[in-house]
Amino acid sequence: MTSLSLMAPAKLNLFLHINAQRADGYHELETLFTFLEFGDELTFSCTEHDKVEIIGDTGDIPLEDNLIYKAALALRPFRRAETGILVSLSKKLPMGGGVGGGSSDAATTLLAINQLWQCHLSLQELAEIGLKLGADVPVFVNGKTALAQGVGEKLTAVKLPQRWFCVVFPSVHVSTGAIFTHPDLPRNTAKLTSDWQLANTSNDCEALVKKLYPEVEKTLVWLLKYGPSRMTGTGACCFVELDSADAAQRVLSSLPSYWQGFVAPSTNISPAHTQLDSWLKMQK
Ligand SMILES: C[C@@](CO)(OP(=O)(O)O)[C@H](O)COP(=O)(O)OP(=O)(O)OC[C@H]1O[C@@H](n2ccc(N)nc2=O)[C@H](O)[C@@H]1O
Ligand SMILES: Nc1ncnc2c1ncn2[C@@H]1O[C@H](COP(=O)(O)OP(=O)(O)O)[C@@H](O)[C@H]1O
Repeated sequence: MTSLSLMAPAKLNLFLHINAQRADGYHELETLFTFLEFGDELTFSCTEHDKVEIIGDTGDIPLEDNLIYKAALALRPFRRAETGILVSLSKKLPMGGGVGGGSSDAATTLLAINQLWQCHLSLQELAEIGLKLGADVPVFVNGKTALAQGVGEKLTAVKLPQRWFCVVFPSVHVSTGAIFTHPDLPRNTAKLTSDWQLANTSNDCEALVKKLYPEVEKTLVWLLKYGPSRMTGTGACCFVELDSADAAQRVLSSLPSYWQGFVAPSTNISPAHTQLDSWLKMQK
């Protein structure tokens, strides 16, 4: 039985600016995505029956709503073999936490099944399929640290120095849709010129989320004692940027027990891509 194990890494939005709202309600953004060497773990195995199955940490998400299932179905028209797929999911990322776990699971599924079903689709084609599943799927499919514009689909790869992060999940769930439809969300930040330093940018969702969810504000106040800190995406996870693994580990070890967190270094290439390249080399 052919199988393939790949990570679905977390992402951070190092900043997130909202420039405008489009006629269809979606927002024009500028956001800097980086990947972390930490994420969900997925194993894909070809099966003889013609089904898409997911086992493991599926939580309370019905099969048909799982982005892994949706991604697999989207590739079905392209498969060259009449095989099904069994996906074993080990979930490490909080769902709906702003670290992109669902989108990353979808992208990793597209990358893996493209190989196992011999669909022969390019990254560009997979990213276009992925965009229909969620605004963040294309960046995970492309797998490079990137400045994203448009609704997140116009990507410019950038190289950033590796940094360490401690990411904290404040145990509250923030609905992306609710933030983007809130009247108090700022929507008119000027487009970037050139300076992308953390100090000169912001997350335009942060003030509103802090107001609606005091636990997020409390988390940021706590993290700011250790270094430059910010919320990722539409929350609720927040991160602090640090110089070393030791410094990040020290923050994690003093984390109050009512919050969860993890530490990881950033990487310019998604671990899903690094692992897929190694697997492809082994197949030769
Ligand atoms: C804004 C980001 C930044 O990373 O937030 P997080 O989800 O990571 O927190 C993402 O692009 C989100 O991507 P994703 O979570 O895939 O969003 P989608 O499912 O495509 O959209 C959820 C809802 O968010 C709103 N939405 C999303 C993206 C966008 N550029 N403009 C929007 O207005 C829409 O109301 C949409 O119905
Ligand atoms: N495999 C999956 N993992 C996580 N969330 C999923 C998955 N499939 C569907 N979802 C749904 O997608 C939503 C957004 O997930 P996620 O990408 O983790 O959030 P965010 O974009 O805020 O980081 C979740 O609230 C969940 O209901």
